[in-house]
Amino acid sequence: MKLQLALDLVNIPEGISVVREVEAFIDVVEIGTPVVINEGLRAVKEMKEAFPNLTVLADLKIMDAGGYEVMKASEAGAGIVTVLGATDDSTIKGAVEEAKKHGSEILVDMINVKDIEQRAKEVDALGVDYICVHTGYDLQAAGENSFEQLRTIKRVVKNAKTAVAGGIKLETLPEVIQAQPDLVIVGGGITGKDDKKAVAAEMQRLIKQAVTV
Ligand SMILES: O=C([C@H](O)CO)[C@H](O)[C@H](O)COP(=O)(O)O
Repeated sequence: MKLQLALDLVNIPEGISVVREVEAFIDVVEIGTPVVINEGLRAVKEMKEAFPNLTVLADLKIMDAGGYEVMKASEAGAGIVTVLGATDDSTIKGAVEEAKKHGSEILVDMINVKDIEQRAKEVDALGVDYICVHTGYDLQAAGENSFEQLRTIKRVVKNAKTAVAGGIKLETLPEVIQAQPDLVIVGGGITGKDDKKAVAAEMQRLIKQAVTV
């Protein structure tokens, strides 16, 4: 089980400074969609240059032109690129094919997919690397989370790795870990804390402890 830090509400220097604090405790650093909108793929490139040992995820939430957008993100240094589960199969197939050429991976974000079980089975058959359940900011504000959806994908996904995102905090991490996703994605649960290093360290400890028992 790996820990991904999501950077959403920062610029490039702020993002690099946060990662410097928690580098030892995370496996993947996400350049969040708001950062890509503000800074472009330059943010992916500069993060990869600053932390060559970390995997950088470009949260492009691709909805069309899968092959082209995965090519650009991979060239910038992304090891994982996100595509929306709500899009057409042809977009996901194009993304998977292009990622293979670059040795990068595709994470399908199931945000706002209504029939998670059915779509997860379909997406799993397309050869994607990760299937991620995700409660976005707007639904988090309405008190929702993805823990039940995580149990659903754990039951039906046979090939891809599983991931979960959306409002995960230190207090809710144990419930997430119980469902055994392959990747836990945390943004504000780390970046919103004064002592980011301590929170990330404790999250990593909980994850490692769960993996070894
Ligand atoms: O993908 C995200 C969101 O849609 C904004 O781009 C976040 O990176 C993801 O939700 C994780 O962040 P937190 O919810 O703050 O943990």
